[in-house]
Amino acid sequence: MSLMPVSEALDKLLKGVAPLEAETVPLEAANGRFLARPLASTRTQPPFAASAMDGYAIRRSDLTYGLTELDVIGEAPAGHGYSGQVGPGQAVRIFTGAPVPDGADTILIQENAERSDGRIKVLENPAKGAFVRAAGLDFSEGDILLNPPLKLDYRHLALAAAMNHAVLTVVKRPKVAILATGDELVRPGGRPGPDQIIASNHAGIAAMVEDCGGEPLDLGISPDEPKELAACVKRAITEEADILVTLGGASVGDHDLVQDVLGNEGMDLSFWRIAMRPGKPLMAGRLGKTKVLGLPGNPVSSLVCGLLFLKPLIAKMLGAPNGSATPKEAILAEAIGENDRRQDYVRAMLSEDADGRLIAAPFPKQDSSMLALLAKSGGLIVRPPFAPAEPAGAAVPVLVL
Ligand SMILES: Nc1nc2c(c(=O)[nH]1)N[C@H]1C(S)=C(S)[C@@H](COP(=O)(O)OP(=O)(O)OC[C@H]3O[C@@H](n4cnc5c(N)ncnc54)[C@H](O)[C@@H]3O)O[C@H]1N2
Ligand code: MOO
Repeated sequence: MSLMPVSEALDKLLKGVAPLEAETVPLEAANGRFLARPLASTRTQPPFAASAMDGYAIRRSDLTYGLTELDVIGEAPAGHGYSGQVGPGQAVRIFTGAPVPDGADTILIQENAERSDGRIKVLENPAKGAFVRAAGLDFSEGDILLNPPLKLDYRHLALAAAMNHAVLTVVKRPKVAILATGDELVRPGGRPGPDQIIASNHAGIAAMVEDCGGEPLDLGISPDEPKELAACVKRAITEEADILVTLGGASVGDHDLVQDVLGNEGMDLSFWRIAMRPGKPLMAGRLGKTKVLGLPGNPVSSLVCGLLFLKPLIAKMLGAPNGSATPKEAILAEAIGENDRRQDYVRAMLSEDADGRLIAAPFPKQDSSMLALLAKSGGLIVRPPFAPAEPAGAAVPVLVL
């Protein structure tokens, strides 16, 4: 049986995938979304020369010419500039954020002034221009300050707000329909019969979809029954899912119906069966406009395939640069045997040694049903096909989880 290399399968999956269309959302709803277009400022910030301190707006030349006392002629709190002119020998009481009045060029902080009867005594001379923020110090109207590809975070949203944008144009979130299959499955919180288990893959894949900017759509659990499975698949199409993820039923057993049902619905199969462990029965195709990704049922296989294939697919639909994690170099804590033809993703405990180097200790048992082991794994050691045995101390690539 021929198995497709991981990199070839990923290339096939991503080929021709373009970013989804743009939509506008309120600023408050844009956290974590991907910016669709360059964003220019509608404002100059600060829009005027502003005081950076509480104190007095003065003419620095007055002090150069020997004055040590100035008349306080008015006040400028933030939001209310002083409308007059500061003349020789004069000062204006000013507060942080207020416009520096005409005629003044320097802020004397209040700690360095002694006030009495409408006058101030200068205790320490400031440098010329001290504590004045020039207009446009931060940015100017028309400046393009945010550019795609960009996942908007708190810093970008604060900046967009300062640029006076109340709505942002972002890439539509890929809608990912998630369908679990199997008579043995019961939803979390349900009451499993004696031969049943709790469906866990859905929760993990939905969280992964959200993490990388997609919108999960729960299609529930279909029994191993072609008609019911077909009805669920049809729902994904009606709901205009960008991606349909099926969980389980991808292998060769008599009750692994997913591929047949999808085929009957008109799926164009791209690939099936990959040279990887876990995740051999991974399948991909296209059903109309919907990309289909058939993840294997074993929980660790499902999640590892999600990480390696679903995340990059969502990233590409969002116009994000690269959804594939870059492996880091780690030192093997113990020897590891030679690999067979499947690229292996070995669950490992990660730690740091005294020199700050990453240390990877593979778990001795690697069954693809062992979720508890995955949950405590810090990373996956990537072992290419036919990799030779490696001694303790060898450097290996690790995908940090
Ligand atoms: N004769 C062969 N048998 C199997 C092969 C093979 O090549 N020849 N491949 C094995 C490999 S590798 C994998 S991986 C599994 C995957 O098979 P399926 O994708 O068809 O998955 P199922 O049979 O439906 O389930 C496998 C396993 O996972 C449990 N499961 C399924 N869905 C969920 C879920 N949503 N949450 C939690 N657990 C789930 C299911 O109960 C099974 O225990 O096939 C091997 N067999
Ligand atoms: O590929 Mo399966 O995922 O080895 O258990």
